[in-house]
Order: sequence, then C-alpha cells, then structure tokens
Amino acid sequence: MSDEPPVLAVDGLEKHYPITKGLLRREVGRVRAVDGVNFRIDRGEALGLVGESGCGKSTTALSILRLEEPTGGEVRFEGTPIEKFRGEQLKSFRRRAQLIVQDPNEAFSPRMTVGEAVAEPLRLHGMDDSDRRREIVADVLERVGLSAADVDRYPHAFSGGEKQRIAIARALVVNPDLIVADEPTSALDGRVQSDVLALLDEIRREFDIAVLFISHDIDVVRRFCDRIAVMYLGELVEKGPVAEVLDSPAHPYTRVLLGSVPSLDPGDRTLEKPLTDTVPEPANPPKGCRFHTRCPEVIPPKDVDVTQEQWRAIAALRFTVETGELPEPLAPDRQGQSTTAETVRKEFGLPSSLSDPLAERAVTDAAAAIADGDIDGASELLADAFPTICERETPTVVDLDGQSAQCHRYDPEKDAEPIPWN
Ligand SMILES: Nc1ncnc2c1ncn2[C@@H]1O[C@H](COP(=O)(O)OP(=O)(O)OP(=O)(O)O)[C@@H](O)[C@H]1O
Repeated sequence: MSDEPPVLAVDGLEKHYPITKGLLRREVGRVRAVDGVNFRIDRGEALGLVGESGCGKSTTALSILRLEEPTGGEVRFEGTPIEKFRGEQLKSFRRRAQLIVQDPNEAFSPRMTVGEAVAEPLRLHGMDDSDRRREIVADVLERVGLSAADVDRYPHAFSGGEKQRIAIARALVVNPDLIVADEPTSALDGRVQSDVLALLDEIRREFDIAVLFISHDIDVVRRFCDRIAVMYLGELVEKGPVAEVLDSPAHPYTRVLLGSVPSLDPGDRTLEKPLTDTVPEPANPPKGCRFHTRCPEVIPPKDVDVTQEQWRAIAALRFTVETGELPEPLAPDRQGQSTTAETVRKEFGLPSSLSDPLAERAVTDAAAAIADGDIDGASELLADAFPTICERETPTVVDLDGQSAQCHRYDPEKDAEPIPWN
C-alpha cells in the first residue's frame, strides 16, 4: 500500500446555515445541512453520495470545493487542509478540483463560443498562448466525443448530452485530480445518460481522477462508483463498497432508500418501507438516531411484549402523531364526525387488542385522545409508554467488515435486545 494521502479526506465536515429573524437578523436557529461527515476518496476512485432531496449532498459538494465556507470539520486535499490554501496554492486547488453540475445550461455564458468556454479555465490559470489553448481545446473536444470544428459554435446549438460533454471537456482541460459531479446525468434521458456516464468513467480511469459522484439514482451509482456513502439529514449513515452496500444494505435507512427504487425487486425482504413519509427538518433533526422517527427497525422498549408487526404499527402511530400529520381519515377537520378509537387502530393496522396489558392500555388511551382531537395528549402518552434507545442515544459508527453503519442494531456495546433482522 502506498503512503500517499487520499486525494480528498473529509473529517467531521459541518455546514450550518443560520436562520435569522427581524430587521437585526437575530439568529433563531440553524439549518444543519451537513453535520459531521467523514469520508475519503483515493486517486482514481469514484465515491457515490446518495440520499433523499435536501439531505445535504450539494452542500457537501460545495463545502469540499471551498465554494461554501464550512462551519466545522476539516477537508484535506492531498493531505493539506484546504482552508490553508492562499494565493497560488488556492489557484492551483481551484484548477485541480473541478465541479460538474446537473444543468449544463447554467455552466455556460450564451455569449461565449464552445472554444472560449472550454479554454476559459486555461486562460484563468495563466496560459496566455492562444494558439496553444486552441490546440488543447480541439484535442479535449475530440476526447469527449465532439469535434474540433465545434470550437466556433455556441452552446445553445448543442443538445443537453452534448452540453454535458462540453462541461466535462472544460473540467478536463486543466488536468484535474478531483471531479465533483453533482447529478451530472439526471437532466439527460436514458441513452444519452449512459453515454455521458461511460465517458466520465473512461476519463476517470484513464487520468486516475478521484470522483465524488452525487446522485439520487441508485442504478447510476451502482454502474459508475466503487464505493457509496448514504446520507440522511446531514449525516452519513452507511458507507462501503457499492456492491456490498447495495446487495446487503446494513442501515435501515439504506434499506428504505433502496425500497423506493423502481427497478429493484419489490419482493426483496431486505427492502423496507419507512414508518412515516414525513422527513424531519434539518433545522430541527430528531435526537438520538436521526432516522428513528421513520425507521421500520426502531428498537422497542425491553418491557414491551408485542410482535414485530405490532411494534411497527405502534411506532408508526407514535411517530405519525408526533409529526401532527395524521392520515386523511383521522385528519383534525374530521374530528367529531367519524373518527373513533377503532378507526385509529385500523388505520395503523393495530389489532383490536394487544396481549401486553400495559401496551394495550397506552394504545387504547392514545386512540381515545386522537378520537377526541387531543393530538398532543396522544403524543405524550405514546412517548411515555414507548420510549426507545434510538431517540435517547446517538448511535456510533460500527465497522462491519469494510461496510460501516451508524445504527444501534449493530453495536455490541448496546444491550438493546433488537428484534432479529428480517
Ligand atoms: N444557502 C442556504 N441557506 C439556508 N439553507 C440552505 C442553503 N443551502 C441549502 N440549504 C438547506 O440545506 C439542506 C441541504 O440542502 P442541499 O441542497 O445540500 O441538499 P441536497 O441533498 O443536495 O438536495 P437535492 O438532492 O434536492 O439537491 C436543505 O434543507 C436546504 O434547504
């Protein structure tokens, strides 16, 4: 193994955005867009970053390129913290770490020819010889499957896929060591997407470029990446080699995320549905494990004696009530008309009676409170009766033979008596 530091090393990266109020812009809270993220990318390696919309993927991308100033943690480029870069070093970093964005239309000025746009980074980085620039640009355009004759045309004359090729050419022209590609193919349709992906793959292998590949498309990540990191509400909940993570996802969130991928087998028992569809706000993430309010594997209290199916129904009731977003038949405007305790039980798949008397009492009282329109009361009752370690304690990252997951279920230190998987 070489002693070479990774091209990119991210430790405890944090980017919080202040929420301000009033004329004096007093800070009243913080959006925890990225909240303690760690990963590495070696030369020639592609790391896929996946997660639902708003989980912090783009903010991570911008923070590692110093396009956003992180509020905490450290990003090292070939071993040097990027915050230390000044003058020439910063300029060199800007050249060696390139960004490719989703919409190539945003990347080009309509007044610049393709040749000028692709040559721009060369000019900015001090190459004054225009003939030499033109030569390099022609060469790179051919390299990405366009023609040297395209230099004098304008970007608007090209299709979406071709524009993305031009964007790749522009990133490539300065010999980058790192490319951050933020949803680079999601605006393109199937065939074109495949071609652009194949091109990116080819250049990363040929030039040994490290790639951070951001996508919500799991199939694309499987095809393009070596490793994958799964993000939820500003944190990485699982990491590992692509095949391992996608074929045997460890973290319940990864299972839920994969369960929403249409191309995957809906009968696969390792894929799951979330308890609720409400994603909490990154300004106010749940305590303990951030996924616990939606986690189908949330750990029950030790003294509750119900089946796994019943526990999931209870947990879904508890966390749905906490969001205040009740399903249609129980919605507050219908209170007093048709909602009864039975409707509540039916809606959540709870049997008419649970064998555990304390659990039964709590569910009966909560259902009655909901039927009365006392949602806060129901919420308190359920929280008191059904506490979970997942809300009390933040899980540590557990190494599982190369794959890692941040979940109490895997922590040998936690005497959590989990229900066995599957
Ligand atoms: N400049 C900003 N000011 C305040 N909040 C922001 C800012 N930029 C992003 N956010 C918030 O930070 C969170 C993470 O956003 P981000 O764009 O990084 O997510 P994402 O995973 O890339 O989403 P998508 O897949 O939709 O692009 C979101 O809640 C977003 O609203």
